[in-house]
Amino acid sequence: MCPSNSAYSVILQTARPGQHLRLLRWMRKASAHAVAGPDSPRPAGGSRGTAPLSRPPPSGAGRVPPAAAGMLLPRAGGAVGRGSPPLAALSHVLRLERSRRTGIVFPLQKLERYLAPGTDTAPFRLFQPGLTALQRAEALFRSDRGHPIDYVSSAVRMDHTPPPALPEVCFIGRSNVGKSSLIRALFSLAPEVEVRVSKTPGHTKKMNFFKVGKYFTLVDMPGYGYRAPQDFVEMVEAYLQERHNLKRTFLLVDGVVGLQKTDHIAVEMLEEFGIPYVMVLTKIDRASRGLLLKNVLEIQEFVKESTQGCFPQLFLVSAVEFSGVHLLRCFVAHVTGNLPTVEAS
Ligand SMILES: Nc1nc2c(ncn2[C@@H]2O[C@H](COP(=O)(O)OP(=O)(O)OP(=O)(O)O)[C@@H](O)[C@H]2O)c(=O)[nH]1
Ligand SMILES: [Mg+2]
Repeated sequence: MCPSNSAYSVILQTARPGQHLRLLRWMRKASAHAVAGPDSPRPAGGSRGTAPLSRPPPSGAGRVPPAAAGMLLPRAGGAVGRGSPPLAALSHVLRLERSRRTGIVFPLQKLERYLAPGTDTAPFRLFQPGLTALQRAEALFRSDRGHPIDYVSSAVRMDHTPPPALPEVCFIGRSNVGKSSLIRALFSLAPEVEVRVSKTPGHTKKMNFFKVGKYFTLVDMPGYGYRAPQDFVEMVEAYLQERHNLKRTFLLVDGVVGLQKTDHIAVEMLEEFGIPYVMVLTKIDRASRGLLLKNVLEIQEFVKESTQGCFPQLFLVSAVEFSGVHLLRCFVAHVTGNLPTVEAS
């Protein structure tokens, strides 16, 4: 990537302090010309690290022991919490037949068989936890009296954010891409936690902080692009630059429309700030297999060729079908330092 050629950088370079609102206006304009608007009809069916800009190595600290999907044998127990959708809990997923199980737990791997021979699938398996790690992560996301999962507060300014006491992850992306829905799916084993979602883009206006016991915090961000809040740029830029307990940023991209101009601006911002981030493809239940493959391969290629701070493995999720949600819980637990066996591997 050559930031100096980007509209974002041109704006930033020419901007005096306080002029970043220009970027916001630009972003809105870009979203108006996007291939599909945030809520336009879509085809149916179908630690802040020590070296944040360095790409995680294909093996070593970021890698977990491979676990064939076939290891995921049905087990009894692990009842779904009251009010939780069935596939929210691993125990229920494990009862499914193997192919469907793989599709829910490792959606990216499920796509592999449709790729042309010779396609580099190594990035598909960089984070491939075993059953024990998946279960341990799930336990973190299951609330009980000794382990409350709570909404903490909302903020539009840094001096209103909760103290940066715990490791933190945040979710950013275009308005309507499915940030709040994904967080709701992650917290589906703590149904008392209310995460508001809406089909109207621009619903989330503040940074919403949630606390997972004494282990980590998770932040639902307002969306960029169409109907972004007025103070989006100041709020989010300040957060990303100043939040020293931020361990990883999840950049959500719509699985149906793929990377948009505004997503490229977000990537350039993260690269420029040296923020380690991960791309997550959302709403995969709405994309046909062909479209999903096209978007996955395009993004993998873009990440490989044009980014430095992005984890090379793309995460695929559906907040409706719970695909990829268990794996993402495990990755969040991992990057916040809550999976000791994974860290040691
Ligand atoms: N089919 C499907 N719809 C989804 C999925 N995730 C979110 N949606 C829908 O997409 C719309 C937007 O979801 P939100 O989670 O509110 O999106 P957001 O990114 O938080 O949006 P803002 O707060 O406006 O930035 C809602 O109508 C959701 O039901 C998914 O995985 N599959
Ligand atoms: Mg939202």
